[in-house]
Amino acid sequence: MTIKAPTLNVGGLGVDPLAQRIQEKQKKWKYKIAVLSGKGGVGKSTVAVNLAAALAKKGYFVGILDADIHGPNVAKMLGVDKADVLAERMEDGRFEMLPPTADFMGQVTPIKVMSMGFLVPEDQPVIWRGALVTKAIKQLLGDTKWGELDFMIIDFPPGTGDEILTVTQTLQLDAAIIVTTPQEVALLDTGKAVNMMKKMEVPYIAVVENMSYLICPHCGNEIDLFGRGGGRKLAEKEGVEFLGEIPIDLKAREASDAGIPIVLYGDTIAAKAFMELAEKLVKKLEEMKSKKASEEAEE
Ligand SMILES: Nc1ncnc2c1ncn2[C@@H]1O[C@H](COP(=O)(O)OP(=O)(O)OP(=O)(O)O)[C@@H](O)[C@H]1O
Repeated sequence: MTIKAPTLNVGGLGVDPLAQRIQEKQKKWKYKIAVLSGKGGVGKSTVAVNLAAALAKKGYFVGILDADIHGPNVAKMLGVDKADVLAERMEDGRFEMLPPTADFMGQVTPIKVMSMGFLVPEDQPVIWRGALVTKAIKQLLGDTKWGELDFMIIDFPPGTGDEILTVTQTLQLDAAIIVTTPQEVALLDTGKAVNMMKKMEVPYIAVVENMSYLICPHCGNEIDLFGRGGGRKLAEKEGVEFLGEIPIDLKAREASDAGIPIVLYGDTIAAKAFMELAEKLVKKLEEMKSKKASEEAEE
């Protein structure tokens, strides 16, 4: 079954102003990228945050939405979890939230961050189900003053839940990055996430294998702690791209506690791997965009 993005009802009864605002806003975002995982704890948020930081380090304007409503930790990973969210009154009388920014003392172009974590106390769980979660994600997208962006990165909740389907139907995603670890259990669920994105007809689907290997701090040898290569094999089997391997970085916890992405924390192999990942992604998306433009020009 193929699920098509819904056509927007732009007039009369049944109009959804929030969906309409998202449609308007996303015209100003050059590339919309979802970061997903079949299973929790595989490093999805780590990949989303480091991708955002790597792109911003290259000078791109980046926004990141933490759509992981039940476990929002993007803001913490970017060191802006204590930031106040201000609001601005729009011409139509509505208020829009102004996303806090992270620029790491000018090392990167300011990354705009929006997360449920800003709106609920840190120690309070969000005990909502499907429809409410979907509404909250849509509001974070549609009621935030994002402005012009080169990349909008959305860190989705783990799994293949309804919320992801509904939000993906509202957004015309350019790419879906599916994060996995090399273990069999993770790979099984990763296959499901890949297939969900295929059904949503996302033009570019890629797998990233996180925690692929560990570099021994003593001898420098690579140790395949959880096995290695499963992500690449899965991507080949599903006919999607394999975007790269990220090693286990022993400085990751330190970096995370300091609220600094690995890619900006030090000159490690993982930092280099994240930079390469971002470069590969940009190249691929630019190629796809120019191919599409020349096809449209021929028609
Ligand atoms: N390459 C890595 N090297 C070392 N530690 C890592 C790496 N990737 C992620 N981690 C650590 O693993 C933990 C889980 O990562 P993260 O929160 O990004 O996973 P997640 O898939 O987003 O989890 P959730 O399902 O809870 O949203 C974090 O403590 C993070 O610092």
